[in-house]
Amino acid sequence: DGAADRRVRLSTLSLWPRVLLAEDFLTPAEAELIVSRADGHMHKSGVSLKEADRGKSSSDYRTSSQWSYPLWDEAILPLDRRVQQLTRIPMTHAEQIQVLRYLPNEHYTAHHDFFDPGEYSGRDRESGYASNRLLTVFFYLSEPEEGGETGFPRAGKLPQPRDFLDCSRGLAVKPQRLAVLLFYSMLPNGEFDQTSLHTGCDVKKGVKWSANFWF
Ligand SMILES: O=C(O)CCC(=O)C(=O)O
Ligand SMILES: [Fe+2]
Repeated sequence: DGAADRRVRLSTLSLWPRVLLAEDFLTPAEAELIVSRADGHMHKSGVSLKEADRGKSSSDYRTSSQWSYPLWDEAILPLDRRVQQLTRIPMTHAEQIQVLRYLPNEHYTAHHDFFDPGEYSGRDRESGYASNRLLTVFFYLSEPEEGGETGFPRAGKLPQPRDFLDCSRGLAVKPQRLAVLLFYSMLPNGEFDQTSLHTGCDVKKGVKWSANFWF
């Protein structure tokens, strides 16, 4: 389909945390396919609650909807292959593709994609020790008319924010249809990168379709 030998231009948006953008990485057909497969299956997102947040409702943090796209689906194998070439991480280290939809006023408050096992209990804690998230490859499948940026409030090593929905500080990446955002949650030495804190900023107008491809 011509996609296999596409050139990719990677722009570095931030070094702390490591954030890179590949414009036009997805083909229009791939973006349409992922959205159309997911549409109709979307259900409200949750989050794993930390021990300190026990009793709170996960829906306060994350108000979007989601659906898991089977990674080994025939139709997206060429895309899987290109993501593998781009990241140089074998596909066997990837999770299912998590498709997200944000309607107006929906968001995901600032969080890390890594799990610090010490902050969780039970099964979440065990899985955090068994494996963890190193890199997020984030697909922008649509462009909301307003809002919906991916915010990095600690970009450039800014201190921890007070307001976990404030997208006015640090770096805010505007969703660009077909672009792919890459950001690392761990440092090369395996330590967590605390500056990788990020936010799915409030969508103000339109719909934001996106997807997480986690390694
Ligand atoms: O919606 C975004 O821009 C970020 C979403 C996110 O961080 C996540 O789903 O873990
Ligand atoms: Fe995230």
